[in-house]
Amino acid sequence: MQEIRQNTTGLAGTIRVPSDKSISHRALILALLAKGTTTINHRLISADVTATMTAIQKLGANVIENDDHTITKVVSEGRTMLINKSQALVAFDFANSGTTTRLLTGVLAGTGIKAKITGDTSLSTRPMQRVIKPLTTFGAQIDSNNNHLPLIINTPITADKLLFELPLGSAQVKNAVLLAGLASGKAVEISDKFKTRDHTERMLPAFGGEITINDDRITLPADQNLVGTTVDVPGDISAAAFWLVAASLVDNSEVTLTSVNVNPTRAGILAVLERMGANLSFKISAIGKEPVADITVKTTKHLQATTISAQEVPSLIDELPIIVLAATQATGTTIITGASELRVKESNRIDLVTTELTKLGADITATTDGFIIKGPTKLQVNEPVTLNGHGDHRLTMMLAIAGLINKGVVTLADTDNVAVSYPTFFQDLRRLTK
Ligand SMILES: O=C(O)C1=C[C@@H](OP(=O)(O)O)[C@@H](O)[C@H](O)C1
Ligand SMILES: C=C(OP(=O)(O)O)C(=O)O
Repeated sequence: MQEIRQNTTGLAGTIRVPSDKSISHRALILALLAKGTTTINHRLISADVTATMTAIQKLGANVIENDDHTITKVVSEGRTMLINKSQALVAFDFANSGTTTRLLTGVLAGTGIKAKITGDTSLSTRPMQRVIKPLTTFGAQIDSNNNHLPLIINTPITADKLLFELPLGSAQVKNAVLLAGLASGKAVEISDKFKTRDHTERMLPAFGGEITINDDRITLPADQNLVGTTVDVPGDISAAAFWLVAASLVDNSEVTLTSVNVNPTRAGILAVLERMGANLSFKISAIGKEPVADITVKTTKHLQATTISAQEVPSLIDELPIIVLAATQATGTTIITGASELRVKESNRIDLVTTELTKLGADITATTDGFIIKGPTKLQVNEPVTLNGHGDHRLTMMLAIAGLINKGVVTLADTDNVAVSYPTFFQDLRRLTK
């Protein structure tokens, strides 16, 4: 339980938000597949990334870290070690992490390690057919509980070439196939018309990997043997998103977020906030092959409603809960469509964002694939309100920001789940609100 402090005099300060979750997962997995030592600087320290790190250790990588986890050294014998592994069943518990599950299912189906994958209650309700189908089409034999966890990976893929047209805008599915190809040594050709996040593609050449990208088509040759390298992980725009919106909405705010990853396949929220009239300025640089920015955000007096449709959704999927909060404070009707994926994240984010913000007086209609939000609404109710993150880290953090701009008394239940992606969220909240 956390009581949320209202009537802050404004958010102020400079912070480096936690490191990117997607890049941290990928760096650890490619380090497992690579021979030699990979040094990962500033991986995200969070429960989801722990799930991936524990898994690569179970698969034979040796992980050594300094005390504050800012330098992670992964020593691995590479993919051939995995292919030659014994036939005893290996059990994995991936807790709350969809990315760990989908990406490592690809790796495991590529190597032929017999594995059983379980997770927490939330992960156990999430659809796995999206990775089971392509991997079984390529010859793997995978059992599941009606396309949900637990998964049992029995035998590996057998196809010579993994030809795949991505049927939905999911980077996790794209990566399951791409990593199955890398782990097995099979050639890969994927078409991704959704332009899902491309961190693996950007990172791969540093590991000595060969990859060709032509418009929507991603091609990898067979039999690649990756070698260890150094990966520097920038800040996570999905974490920065909470402060971008909070500082836009709270009077007298000015916050600078340093080294935020602004890869165009991830940075959709920036275009949305700019369309809405937010006051953002950027100092652009790069970390490895990823563009980054120091972003300064100041209070915006008048936000305007906007429209978000399917094409933009993959670039801001995890930011939609906080974008909905911004829309409740914007003038006009914001319409979000093409986002039915939100129903199968850590929670049903369409229904629960609507239910929880409605408790504060927001005018939101949940639709099958998005939201209709009428604004501005005051977010003020007379009785004390308890908001509930329903075990979903992004919902919890969004509701904490909603509590901050609300004028009544708000208590937030179920807050420990921020550890999934942003363990220091409440510390940063206190720091920025003084
Ligand atoms: O590939 C990734 O690292 C992720 C992809 C997205 O999921 P989908 O690919 O299922 O949309 C996103 O929601 C998740 O937080 C991380
Ligand atoms: C959906 C998310 O993560 P995952 O799919 O890895 O559980 C998220 O972080 O919002």
